[in-house]
Amino acid sequence: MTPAARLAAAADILDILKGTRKAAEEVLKDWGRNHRYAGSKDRRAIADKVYQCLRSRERLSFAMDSDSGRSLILGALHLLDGVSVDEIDALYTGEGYAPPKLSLAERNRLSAGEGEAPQWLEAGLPAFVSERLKAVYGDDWLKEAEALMLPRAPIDLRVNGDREPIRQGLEMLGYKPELTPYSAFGLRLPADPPPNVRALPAFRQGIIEIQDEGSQLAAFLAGAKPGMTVIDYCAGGGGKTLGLLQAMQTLEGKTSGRLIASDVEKTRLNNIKPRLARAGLEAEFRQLTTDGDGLEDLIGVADLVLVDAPCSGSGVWRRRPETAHKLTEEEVARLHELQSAILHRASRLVKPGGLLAYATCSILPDENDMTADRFEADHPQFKPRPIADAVRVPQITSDGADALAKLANGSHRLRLSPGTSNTDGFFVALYQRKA
Ligand SMILES: C[S@@+](CC[C@H](N)C(=O)[O-])C[C@H]1O[C@@H](n2cnc3c(N)ncnc32)[C@H](O)[C@@H]1O
Repeated sequence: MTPAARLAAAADILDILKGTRKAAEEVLKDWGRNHRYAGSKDRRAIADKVYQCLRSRERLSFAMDSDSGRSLILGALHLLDGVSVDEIDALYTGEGYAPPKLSLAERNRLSAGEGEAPQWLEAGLPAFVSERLKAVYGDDWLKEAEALMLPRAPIDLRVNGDREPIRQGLEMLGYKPELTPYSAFGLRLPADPPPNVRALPAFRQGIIEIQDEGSQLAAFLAGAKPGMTVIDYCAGGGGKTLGLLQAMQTLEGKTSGRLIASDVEKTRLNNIKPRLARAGLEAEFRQLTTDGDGLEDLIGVADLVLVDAPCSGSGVWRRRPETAHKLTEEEVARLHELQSAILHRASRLVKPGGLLAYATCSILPDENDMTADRFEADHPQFKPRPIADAVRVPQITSDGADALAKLANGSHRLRLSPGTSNTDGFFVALYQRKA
């Protein structure tokens, strides 16, 4: 494909993305399957352009006064890549598979430059999100916003066992794995070139799983130990389930205790089964009604309940930038209500003296501190459990434990983010039910 044809394809894909809830990764795969003439270099260049536009979508659509795929691409070429209008003219010839020539309006837009763009646009985020980030991070908000949206995220792995031999094995295969600083079971692969982890024998054998270090930490901080009865209340997908089971292993590597994975979505619960099977692990499964029915026999019984609540997913926007501009304030308010209801229902399962952990992969205070505040006000029988008391576990490195305790600053709440911990954005709040 010519460079111009690649740009035309990227614009088409951006238009498709506007009208679908599918992930960008999936839409790009579909496009590749339907356009067999595109080679791997073409697909790569097209994907790079699509993601570049998605990461700066708000800024580009503001500058171009349009959010069509074509406008976003033109804006990216000129504003982000520094391609001049004359050079764009040479690409946009309308001949063969090249995009149609520039219109007068487009030429004027490009020549006008960006003008007085509001600062929040630089981060590519919706305005209300930037306001929230300012409230949480103060002067550092723009740094946080850029880290959240602009760089491609590395691929983190969680190793079911000793990570050093796996690191060496990956190195022998030509990868450049690093040890994650906080999780003692984590390895980090650079985003570029994208590693095909699912094709690795270690993945097929369940020795490695793809899981961001922040997500690993959320499971490890919850406080699971061998012998416990643990409920992974919003388990769908199973990332935390595996981390919890890892923490429930004895020194001999045997899981001890009982883990119940529950969720309202049967298909999501079913997705956990092959992951557990690959890793040779077991759990019980319960499908819940939306009112939380389905665990009545476990009220007041659990040593630990983890609530990895449904959320905006704003903490993972560096991986899924296409979802950022679709989030609305109304949706965030709905999520806050849902999280509060779920946390209340799940808390009934904790036995006196037992533990409760609340987690989201969101960076928005509405879903994090505000949900935690509300829970604490309504549930005085739960006392805060400081993060510093939860970090000294075998799954967290000792330097990592120090750093996380420092980050939590005496609190029972921890905020992880691409800007502060080089992880996805995660929030964890820990509680213990009074005896
Ligand atoms: C953030 S995801 C869980 C991710 C999972 N823990 C992991 O680590 O892979 C939130 C889950 O909550 C589930 N959920 C939504 N509403 C729920 C409810 N009312 N009660 C329990 N789970 C619910 C969703 O189906 C979804 O699987």
